[in-house]
Formats: sequence, C-alpha cells, structure tokens
Amino acid sequence: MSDRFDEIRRQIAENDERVIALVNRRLELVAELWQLKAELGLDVVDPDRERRLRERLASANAGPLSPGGVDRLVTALLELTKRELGA
Ligand SMILES: C=C(O[C@@H]1C=C(C(=O)O)C=C[C@H]1O)C(=O)O
Repeated sequence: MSDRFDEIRRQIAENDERVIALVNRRLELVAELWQLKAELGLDVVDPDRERRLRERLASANAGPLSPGGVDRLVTALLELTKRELGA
C-alpha cells in the first residue's frame, strides 16, 4: 500500500484513541458532578440540561457531520453515560 494510505490509517487510529480518552474524561467529570448532585439531593438526570447540550453541540458543529449525525451522537453519548454510571 502507499505511504499516504498508511498515513491516513495511522491518523484515524490516533483520532480514535483521542475519542476514547475524551469519552473517559467526560465520564469522570459527569461522575464527579453526579456525586455533588447526590450530596445536594438533586436528580442526576436533567432533561432540560440535556436539551441545551443538544442545542449547543448542534450549533458548534462545523461539519462534515450532518445535524442528524450530531443528534445521534449526542443521544448515544447520553445513553452511554447513564448506562456506565448507573443512572
Ligand atoms: C452532566 C449533567 O448531568 C446529566 C448528564 C448529562 C450528560 O451526560 O451530559 C447531561 C445532563 C444531565 O442529565 C448535568 O446536569 O450537567
């Protein structure tokens, strides 16, 4: 295969590893926030906050991911967070 082919694959792998590291960091931060919410007697799940998160990320998206793609990604992220943290 060409050098460019290998280089593209290397960059894809590097990006994928960054995505995993960022998702792990996100989980740590949400876990910390939920601990504080629990101490304050608040519900950990906040549908209004989730709606605003969805709107903010839709606005921040510069593409090529489609608006529908952003929405699916946010849905997956929120579901994953709740499953991992046991909400
Ligand atoms: C992170 C929060 O808690 C919950 C988890 C969210 C998330 O995974 O991003 C978003 C909203 C809440 O349902 C928050 O209230 O900000």
